[in-house]
Amino acid sequence: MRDLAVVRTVADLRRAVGEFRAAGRTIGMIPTMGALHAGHTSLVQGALDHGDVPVASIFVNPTQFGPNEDFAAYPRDEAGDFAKLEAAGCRIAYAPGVGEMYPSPQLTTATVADLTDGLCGPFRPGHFQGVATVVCKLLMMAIPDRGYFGEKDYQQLQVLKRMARDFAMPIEIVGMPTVREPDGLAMSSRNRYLSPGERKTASAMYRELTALAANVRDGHTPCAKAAAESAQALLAAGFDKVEYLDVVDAESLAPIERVAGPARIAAAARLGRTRLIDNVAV
Ligand SMILES: Nc1ncnc2c1ncn2[C@@H]1O[C@H](COP(=O)(O)OP(=O)(O)OP(=O)(O)O)[C@@H](O)[C@H]1O
Ligand SMILES: CC(C)(CO)[C@@H](O)C(=O)[O-]
Ligand code: BAL
Repeated sequence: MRDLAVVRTVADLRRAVGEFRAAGRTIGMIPTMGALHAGHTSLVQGALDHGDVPVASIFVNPTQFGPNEDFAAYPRDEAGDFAKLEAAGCRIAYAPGVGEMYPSPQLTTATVADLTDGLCGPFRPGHFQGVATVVCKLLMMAIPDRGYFGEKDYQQLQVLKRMARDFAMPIEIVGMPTVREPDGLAMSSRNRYLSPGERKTASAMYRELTALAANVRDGHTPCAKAAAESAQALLAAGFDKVEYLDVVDAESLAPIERVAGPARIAAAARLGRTRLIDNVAV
């Protein structure tokens, strides 16, 4: 095992990053909320493959949770996370407390327009502003060469790419493929909320999304009607509620009626108390 330095303050993070920079190394940051799984460690591997020193952050960011969401219940396992990061080859774990991230009321926020109008946006008011603001802060704290994010949170990835571009950040936002369970379910910290029965049902999400992608790929099939049928199929499989299931342009995230270029199919659905999201390329 290699050495993992655990730091909890901005000053210690900058010192640790500075030592690698002084040795001529580039830095790859992996922001997370902890409860790590193979999806997260694939981002560490992505940084290693780029030749970057992986720096992961673990911070359950209160400002991206709505009042009725699972902030308090969100899984936390710091010791387990450090062991997984070290085994994956991560060199710095930044695990600040809320007081270090928000030492004074946050009067300045990052808001990304348009890209947050659809998909998860209307169902999680304020969520993407919380995400963009905390990621902006994390990136400014470490100033990495690259930030690594999963395609599992596809809308978040597009929002962060746009934020980095609009703010002329000297940081590349790198999207990494979704890591899945053998039955196709996207790995997620929230999967542990699922009962054994719900866990079986959950695999229908990826199955329906990939079937819909195959269906609309020809460019002739009307997307909205086909997507509505897929949403019905999710309910028939046992999902309790489909918040959205949309075919969108892969970059602007605007809904499309016929596939004519790079597109994405994204969905959020509830299964018991768990909200699952997933997406696939068309
Ligand atoms: N299955 C996955 N494959 C690839 N990347 C992933 C996967 N799951 C999460 N990530 C990425 O890891 C980073 C941290 O995500 P986060 O800590 O929220 O994990 P999560 O498992 O998505 O949790 P949640 O249940 O909150 O959605 C994000 O960039 C996210 O897109
Ligand atoms: C990017 C992130 C770590 C910001 O809190 C979070 O939204 C997540 O885990 O995807
Ligand atoms: N994975 C995105 C973080 C969240 O759901 O709040």
